[in-house]
Amino acid sequence: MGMEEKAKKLLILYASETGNAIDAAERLGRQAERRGCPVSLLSIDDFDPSSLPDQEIVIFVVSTTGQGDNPDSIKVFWKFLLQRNLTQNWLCRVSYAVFGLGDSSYQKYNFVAKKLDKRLSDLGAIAMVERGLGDDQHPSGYEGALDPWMSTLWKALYQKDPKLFPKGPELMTSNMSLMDQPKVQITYHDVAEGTLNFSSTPDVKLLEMQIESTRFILPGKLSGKYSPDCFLKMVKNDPLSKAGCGKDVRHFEFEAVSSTIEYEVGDVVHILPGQDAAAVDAFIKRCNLNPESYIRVEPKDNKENEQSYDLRNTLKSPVRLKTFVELAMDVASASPRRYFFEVMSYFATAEHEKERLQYFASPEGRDDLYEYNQKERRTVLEVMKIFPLFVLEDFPSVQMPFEWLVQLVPPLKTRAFSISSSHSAHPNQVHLTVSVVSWTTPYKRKRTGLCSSWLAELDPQKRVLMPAWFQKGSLSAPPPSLPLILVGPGTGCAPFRGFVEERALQSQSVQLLPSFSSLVVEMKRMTSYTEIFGCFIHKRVESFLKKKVVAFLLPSPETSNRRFTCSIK
Ligand SMILES: Cc1cc2nc3c(=O)[nH]c(=O)nc-3n(C[C@H](O)[C@H](O)[C@H](O)COP(=O)(O)O)c2cc1C
Repeated sequence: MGMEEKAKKLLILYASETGNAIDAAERLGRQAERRGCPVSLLSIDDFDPSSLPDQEIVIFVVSTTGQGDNPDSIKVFWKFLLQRNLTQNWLCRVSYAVFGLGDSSYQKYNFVAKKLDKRLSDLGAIAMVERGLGDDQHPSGYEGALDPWMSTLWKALYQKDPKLFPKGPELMTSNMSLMDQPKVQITYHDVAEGTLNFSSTPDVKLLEMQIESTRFILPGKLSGKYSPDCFLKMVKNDPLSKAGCGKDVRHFEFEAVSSTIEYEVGDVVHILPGQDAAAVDAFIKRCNLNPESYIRVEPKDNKENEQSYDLRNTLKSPVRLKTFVELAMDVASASPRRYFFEVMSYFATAEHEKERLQYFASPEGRDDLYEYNQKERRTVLEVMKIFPLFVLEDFPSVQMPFEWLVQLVPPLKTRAFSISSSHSAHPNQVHLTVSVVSWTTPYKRKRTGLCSSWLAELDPQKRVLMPAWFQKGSLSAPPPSLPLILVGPGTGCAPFRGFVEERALQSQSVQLLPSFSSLVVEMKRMTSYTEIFGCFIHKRVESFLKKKVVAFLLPSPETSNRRFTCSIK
């Protein structure tokens, strides 16, 4: 070891609900590293908020979810920051920058970034640059704001401490030998060795182990536990909407397998969707891999996360390659990120291919890439067809190692649904009211939502096990003493079905009105309808009323009211 001073690390903390803020934070981290500045990149829940005053510089990348809500991972940090005993100069030695990810079509646009910025400043921290606000509505998504914000940030950081960027804030290495390295390493095992561990394990337990191992290794950190709370099996799949009405709304019933479930009305269940088997096979074939081989995926640098090292050791059992792709890599629904194209460009050995891919990855090509890729919701498989990685057509020189694909193919994410049943009314069951998502892209390609269309096609007779995680919902059950008026648009009213079921169980009379229009006419004339009716009106309902969007216990206008409510007597 030399005697040089250990290089200072730039601390980047992110809070993400669905992964975009992780991508943005990773992009920031890579850009800093390419300028010679080492980085410490952490999910904000892995950072001890009491040590914030000891940090010289912190970069925050945070998204907004719900209706102006915090992502789960920032909740503890935010609660700590709100403590009254923190003084106005608690953070006086800290310089910071905030980049937010949001969508300006929401009323509380980038609310989390804005309130974090204000609170940090109120506690004495110094903003190095004005906060950046990424907007889904921008022609190139949040990246439209991120690129210029980063340029300003590098200059500000250099001004604050030139040692951070030894060769200046503009320097970018073009030396191929200094290219980023994949963050994971893969060891291949032969089939006999892989199956040895599992041969006597029951199927549910085996699936649980596989899910835990595969999801643990996913790049970045999404909110949620690795191991599912339970496995669900579908027992009913009934259409609620009339055939040919242009909408497909379903009533699903599931039963818990092998363990009991617990939830309250208004809670949310997250489901890991299955992927199309043909798509998974096509992907593996294109990668020239053996689907039956067993792989062990490990992070390259264990030192960064010493606290989870033990756990990681216990999760090192090999997983069948096909199972890994099925459970962890979204090959047929999510669009690859910009970095995917950048890395592809490194693996193109033919100059014209490299140029085209580099253009897509550059600030000049950003809008074209967004048009082609994200807006069209191209999938990894489609991109690979157009930019074949292994087939000798347009880009015969590109060959992407599986390590890179594991890191860069978007992770398969769980999908959240409001529960539409009462656990007391249906012990060990959970019901969902789901609208099957479909839309047409700007180039008139038909797209469907991965999870809702997968659920709609499931046959209750077949024993398909789906991993599920339960989460407290933002709608709490209304107090039993108050009358209940429920108003909600579309399937947004799904949890109301659970509320009504619960009321019916408490032997209270439940009157289902066929129409709500007379009440609405009244309400439009009132300023404070809560008082006048003296009844419980949920906050969410209130905001719907303000927008004058009303429906009464109807998933959609085409849905039969009778069918939707028939289980409630
Ligand atoms: C369910 C949902 C709720 C959202 N609510 C808001 C919101 O209230 N305000 C806002 O500015 N953006 C909102 N957004 C947009 C997200 O902040 C934006 O898509 C962001 O890129 C997500 O980043 P993440 O993947 O890191 O969570 C919402 C997005 C979703 C899917």
